[in-house]
Amino acid sequence: MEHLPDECELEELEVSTVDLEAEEPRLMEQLAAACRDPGVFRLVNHGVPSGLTARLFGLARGLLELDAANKSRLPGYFCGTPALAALPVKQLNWLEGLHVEADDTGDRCHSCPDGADGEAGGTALAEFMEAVSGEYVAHMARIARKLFDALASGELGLDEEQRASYLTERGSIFRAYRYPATAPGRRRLGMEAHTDSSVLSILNQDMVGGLQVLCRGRGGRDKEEARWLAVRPVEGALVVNVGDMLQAMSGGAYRSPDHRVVAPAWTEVDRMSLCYFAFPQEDAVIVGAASACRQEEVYRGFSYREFREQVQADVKATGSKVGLARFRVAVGQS
Ligand SMILES: O=C(O)CCC(=O)C(=O)O
Ligand SMILES: [Fe+2]
Repeated sequence: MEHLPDECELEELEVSTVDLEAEEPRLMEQLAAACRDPGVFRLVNHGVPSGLTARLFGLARGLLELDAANKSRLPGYFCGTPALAALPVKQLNWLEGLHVEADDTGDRCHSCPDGADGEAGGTALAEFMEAVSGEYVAHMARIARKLFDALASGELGLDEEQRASYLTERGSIFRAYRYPATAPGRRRLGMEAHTDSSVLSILNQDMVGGLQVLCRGRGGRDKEEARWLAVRPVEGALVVNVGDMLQAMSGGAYRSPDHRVVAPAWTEVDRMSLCYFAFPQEDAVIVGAASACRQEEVYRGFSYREFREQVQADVKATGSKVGLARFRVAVGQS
């Protein structure tokens, strides 16, 4: 079994810090550089009130600390890999959480199963849903839109229609995760290595740590040199990573990084994170930017719906995601 080093043994990834309030040319420059390599950056001056984040962490923790019978009846509760929950694949990951889709409204808690209604979960769940749907997701959508527009009007050179259809608030997903501390001598992955299928993912991790990114040496393409580096949490900063859809939109110039989460050691407290994933409109056909971005890879045009269905088919057939490689074409064939 792979040796999973403690955070303190692991080298730290140099992550650049992007200021969301920076003037446009500076913001575009900083963003484009971070999206090229390593595909992940810290975001400050993002305008998410620290009180809201603290309240949401507290509410999510309270719900996920309910006894097993009650929490398993919470709407959106999952245990193990959320993307694999509906598929006949073994649950690999050491985590649990709550999944909320953008279309879910605050009154979703009226449909709570009996076990959660009227008990501790009832009120806490209503408050949680209110904080997520009423406030938090609005902040995330605002941030995703600002970041995306800066890239779209900069290097990507997207037209109005593409700007609107390549990122939509409606399809976004929010998840609160809890990674329980592991038993002595049994260090394990909380979430296995993967790339995100999103356009952008916005992570709000607590101070426990455990998020790691696979960095490739020499120009980013050398498999031999790949090694896992830690993304150290910084109080108040969000972590943003490029997803597969943005990689495709940039013709491979921006990287959707492989990342994973190592569950905390038994001496540590559980790790919690609040994650938001922004997606394109289901049927918008994504074509790689032809303008300022030099195309590193060429993909055939495809919609997010097609991508998602292909990922699901691959996971069902082989147990893992193939992802963008399915849509890559040899240069000259596009
Ligand atoms: O918990 C985290 O910080 C990362 C979660 C993640 O990578 C994901 O949900 O795709
Ligand atoms: Fe991820």
